Amino acid sequence: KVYEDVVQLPGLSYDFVIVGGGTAGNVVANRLTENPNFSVLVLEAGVSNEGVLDSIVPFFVVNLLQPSIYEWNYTTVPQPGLNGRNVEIPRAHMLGGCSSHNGMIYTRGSADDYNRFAAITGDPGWSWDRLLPYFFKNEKWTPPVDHHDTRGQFDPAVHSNKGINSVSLSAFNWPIFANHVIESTKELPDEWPFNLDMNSGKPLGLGWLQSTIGDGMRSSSATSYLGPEFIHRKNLHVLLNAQVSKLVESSHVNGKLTFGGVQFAQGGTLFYSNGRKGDYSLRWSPLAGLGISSLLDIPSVGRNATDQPVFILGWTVNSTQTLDSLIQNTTLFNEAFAQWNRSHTGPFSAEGTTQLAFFRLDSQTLASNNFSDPSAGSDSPHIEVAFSPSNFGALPGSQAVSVGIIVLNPVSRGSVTINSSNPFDSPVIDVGFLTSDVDLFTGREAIAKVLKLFKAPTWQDYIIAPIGDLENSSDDELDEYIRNTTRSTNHLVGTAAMSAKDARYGVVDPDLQVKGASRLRIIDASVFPFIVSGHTQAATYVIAERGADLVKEAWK
Ligand SMILES: Cc1cc2nc3c(=O)[nH]c(=O)nc-3n(C[C@H](O)[C@H](O)[C@H](O)COP(=O)(O)OP(=O)(O)OC[C@H]3O[C@@H](n4cnc5c(N)ncnc54)[C@H](O)[C@@H]3O)c2cc1C
Repeated sequence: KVYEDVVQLPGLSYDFVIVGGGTAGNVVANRLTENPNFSVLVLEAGVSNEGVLDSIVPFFVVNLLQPSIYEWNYTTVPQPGLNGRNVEIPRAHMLGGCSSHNGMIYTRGSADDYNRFAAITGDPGWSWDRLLPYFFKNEKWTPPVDHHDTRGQFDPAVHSNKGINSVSLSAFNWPIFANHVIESTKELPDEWPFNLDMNSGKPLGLGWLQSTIGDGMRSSSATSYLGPEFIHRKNLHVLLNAQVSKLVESSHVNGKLTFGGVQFAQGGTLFYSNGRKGDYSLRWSPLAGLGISSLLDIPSVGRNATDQPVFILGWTVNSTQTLDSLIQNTTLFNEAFAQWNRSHTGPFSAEGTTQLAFFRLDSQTLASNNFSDPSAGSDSPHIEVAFSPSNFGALPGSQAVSVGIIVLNPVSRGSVTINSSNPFDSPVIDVGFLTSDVDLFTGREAIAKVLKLFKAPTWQDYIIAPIGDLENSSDDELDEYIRNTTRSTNHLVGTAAMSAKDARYGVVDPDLQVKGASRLRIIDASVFPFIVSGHTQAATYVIAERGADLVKEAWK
């Protein structure tokens, strides 16, 4: 059951306390409570996702990224690599965490990414082959709500319809634009090959978008893992508006630091949860300094912060079938909303991206520029291109299309630290964007490649003009464009990275236990040792699915 007020909770003694009812937290809560002998309390700082229209209607996602009660409202410190700009780091402050307000794009990354996880942690359990069953436990492949013929748009062999979280092809594809994109793969098959399914472990190529959408509505960890068939379990309690501020009752058991519960705040009052036995998941770890005494010496906490820079290229086009016409025309907008209300179909049933492409930089070009390959392996992309029939109102009144260019394996690293002893103050977030030359180089190479794509004959009568003259720009001018327009893909990971059991760096062991502690695990996106070469929610779900199994195994 979900509770809003601590006084409604039946008790404050649980076997497991999960800090944060986010993407990963709700997976762990669901899987642990499959065992009726385990009692679980999820403490979520944010508010309910119930009835929040902007979280339900896929097209409305952008509305959620404004400052509001649904947001932690974080920004980075000034970024030297972005000419001193700060960038926004949205994080959801609601049940479901970022799965309740993310872009819903479903990409697993490459098999190489997970094989690198396995190699670096020394645990083959993190390899692609061993994780595939967990992808299948998570994914409930769902036909798109318009029931269009999906043959040739995905490979059923790499999907599962037995999981919990809905994944589907878009039900609305902006056909004029999307057809030009697909036509380009036929006209430029060597440089831009078609990939039937980017979630097969081999993402290279261009293919149709898959999203965490079911029946024309967002599927989040709150709507799926805490869905009606699970939330009434007697052993599963979720408390909203409860921000955890401290781990308490520390003691040493068998030489390892153990905690007896957590302290959390609701409505200005502090409460304590005391487990009889169990694990506790922790998010922001307090660092030494600022008068806070450190119980565990783990210098890697908050380091290795990794996020993927993204910037946009746009073109004005000779077509009114674009998102801009929909956003700027009240009649069309109202019609689309009425259609969604009637049948959950139409443009509002999708989030506006039509296809994605993944490609590698040429190894010789990398080597001749003295860069080593930052990717996880030869089937792993360096760059993602996201296609959208919109320039998101950047040129009001014009019809435009755009691509988002994402540097998938940034070498730049940042940190997440604190500068206050008040646990309710915001952390200091530095994503370190474009502080490594190879990241900027990757961006430049991607621009050149994308400009060639839009030269394919199919675009000739469709494109009017590029927005900005990047084609005739020098490398220095391209660098300035990238530095001045880059923002976050919102894929911040890695600040509590897993490493091998005997490694002298890292925060958690391969079984996700905090190093030097017992009964304390971190199960969320912060444990990625490297970012995967795609969007991060599928990897987070899979880490949580396996993490839950590791906990169950330890307590059976
Ligand atoms: C705007 C945006 C768009 C994105 N788009 C995509 C996309 O299209 N595709 C994709 O694959 N990935 C996307 N991502 C990334 C992806 O959603 C995240 O990587 C993933 O959801 C992270 O999951 P998590 O469980 O680690 O954290 P979260 O889902 O953020 O969960 C953390 C939860 O913990 C709560 N919490 C934090 N501190 C405390 C505390 N002290 N006490 C109690 N509760 C606390 C938070 O309120 C939150 O609910 C996007 C992210 C954002 C923000």
